Amino acid sequence: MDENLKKIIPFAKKYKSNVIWNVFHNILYALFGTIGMVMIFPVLKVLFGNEEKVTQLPTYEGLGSINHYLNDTLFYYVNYFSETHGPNYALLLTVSIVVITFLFKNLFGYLGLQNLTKLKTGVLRDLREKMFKKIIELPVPYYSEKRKGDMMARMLGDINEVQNSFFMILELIIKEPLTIVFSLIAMINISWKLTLFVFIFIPISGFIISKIGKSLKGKSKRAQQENGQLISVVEETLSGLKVVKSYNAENFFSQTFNDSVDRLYKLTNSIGKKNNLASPMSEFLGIVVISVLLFYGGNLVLVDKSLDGSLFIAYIGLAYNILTPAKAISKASYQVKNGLAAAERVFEVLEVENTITDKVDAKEIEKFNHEIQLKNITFAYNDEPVLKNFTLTIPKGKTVALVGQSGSGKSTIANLLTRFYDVDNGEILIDNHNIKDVTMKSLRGLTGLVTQDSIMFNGSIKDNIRLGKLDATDEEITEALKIANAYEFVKDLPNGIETNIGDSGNKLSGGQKQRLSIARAVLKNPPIMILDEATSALDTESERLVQQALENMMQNRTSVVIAHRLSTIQKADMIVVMQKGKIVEQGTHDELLTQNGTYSKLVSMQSFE
Ligand SMILES: Nc1ncnc2c1ncn2[C@@H]1O[C@H](COP(=O)(O)OP(=O)(O)OP(=O)(O)O)[C@@H](O)[C@H]1O
Repeated sequence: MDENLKKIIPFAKKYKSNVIWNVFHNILYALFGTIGMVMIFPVLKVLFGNEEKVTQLPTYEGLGSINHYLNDTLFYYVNYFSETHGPNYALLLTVSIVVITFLFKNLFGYLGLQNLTKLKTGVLRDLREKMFKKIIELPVPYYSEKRKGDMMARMLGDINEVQNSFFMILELIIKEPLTIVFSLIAMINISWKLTLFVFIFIPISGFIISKIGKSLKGKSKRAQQENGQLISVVEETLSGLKVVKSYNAENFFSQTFNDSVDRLYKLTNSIGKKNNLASPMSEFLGIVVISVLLFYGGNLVLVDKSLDGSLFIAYIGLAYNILTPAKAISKASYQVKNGLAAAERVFEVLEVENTITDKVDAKEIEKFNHEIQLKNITFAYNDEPVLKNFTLTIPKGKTVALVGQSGSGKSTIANLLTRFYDVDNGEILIDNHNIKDVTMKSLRGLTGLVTQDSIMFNGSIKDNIRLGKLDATDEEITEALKIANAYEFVKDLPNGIETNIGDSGNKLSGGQKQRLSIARAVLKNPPIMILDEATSALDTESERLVQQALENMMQNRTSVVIAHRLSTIQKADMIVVMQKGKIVEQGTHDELLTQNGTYSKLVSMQSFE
């Protein structure tokens, strides 16, 4: 069995009852479909006036002769109605039986589909939930390599593909094959000689159809990858729209997009070519068989006279009954191939091993009492170490400013303290607990993060602020906004804290966003604050407001600040000057100035970025 097929089974298990009902209804669907076709035979008999004259109600003599029993019972009533009410009543009886059987066939078909839909949508929902959970659980490093658009394509497109085409498999293994089997049984009953032709034909056509579908899965996979590429281009273009426009780069992005669309066009055409071939091919093959049957069977009727004419027409009806499911099977088998390719991409993500996880016996730490220690840390994103034997102690209640040239490893420290990445060597201890031994939830509960680019979500100010404390009251939110110096602009907004701030908060100014992200951290009220000070210059007034907000926030807290502003640095209890992943100087502003080393050079150049 295909690997991906095996993996999807556990997802369907939850909907076992739907699967069972689907199978049950499909069995009845196939059965009534076949009976319906057989029931045409008495209609024809009555129509041609050569119905069997059964004058006595037969007695049931066991399953072995059930065929005769049912046949004789039917013709007994046909006779009875014909004689008592006239032949049109006999016709009405037989036609009614056909209608009723087809009614049942379709009723069961409908019920089967209902259960299939519940199964499909249920698995779709579960897969989406599981995938989203995985996406947010996966550690930050995973996304340095991956494109967001590709992830979105897997999350939305591929999962859809799985639901749309993959569950065809149920039809493929139950509904249609059963229709074929029941029809074949009825056909063998009518004439085994004729049915022999059909048996020869099935493997031949199966072979032809599978030959065509062979390369389909590979192509489908390539098309889905290309789809990911396409969504990535749209996503990147939209999020960088200002740059795209101001650099007149519309053509460049359009070209990248068009190239991708073009590749997708070629791939889907080539997939379509094969998919489109499925139905006509099987229909033609089917008609060839029916023609052979017509010719050979016609001979049996006309020349040989060994086959009843009406029975032969019913037989051809049954043969046609095989054709539709055969067509459906060949089409579904192609779609299942697309579904398998999509499932592979979905499971690729679901099966990624999370490299940063809680240990089984990880402890909860609820309080921060003494100090954070970074002991002899070495860390590399790839091969080149970014931090080398880095050692630093941050006592409780102090503000430590990290300064140094761009690329010296300041943000990396923040990444390691929050366990977005794990250290390669050495250890980070909070009150002597290695952060690898505590739960990530409790570690992150102790820390607040204010990033350089204030990350906002589309929603109200309230929604954005209360991320760190979902049950916060409006009063608490207002209080946090006040501490963050943000209330003065929020209160003037038309809907106050309920005002929508647009995509990524783009209805607000840079300084306003910064103050909101400070308010978010203030509301969470963690004992340790990790702050990546924004480098983007604000006007003096805005700068003053943000600065004051930061100072308010850092009061009575332990803070690690990746500092870019001299005013922040001057007020820090300790300044750590970094160069190429190492500490070159350490001390207060005044101490470092008197040393006249790297720090004093940075101060004189005013360059902390
Ligand atoms: N996700 C990443 N994958 C690979 N290398 C990275 C990654 N993030 C940062 N680096 C590299 O690590 C080094 C240190 O980066 P870091 O962001 O810590 O510097 P920084 O001192 O904070 O710089 P800046 O002040 O410009 O933000 C840089 O050389 C950078 O190229």
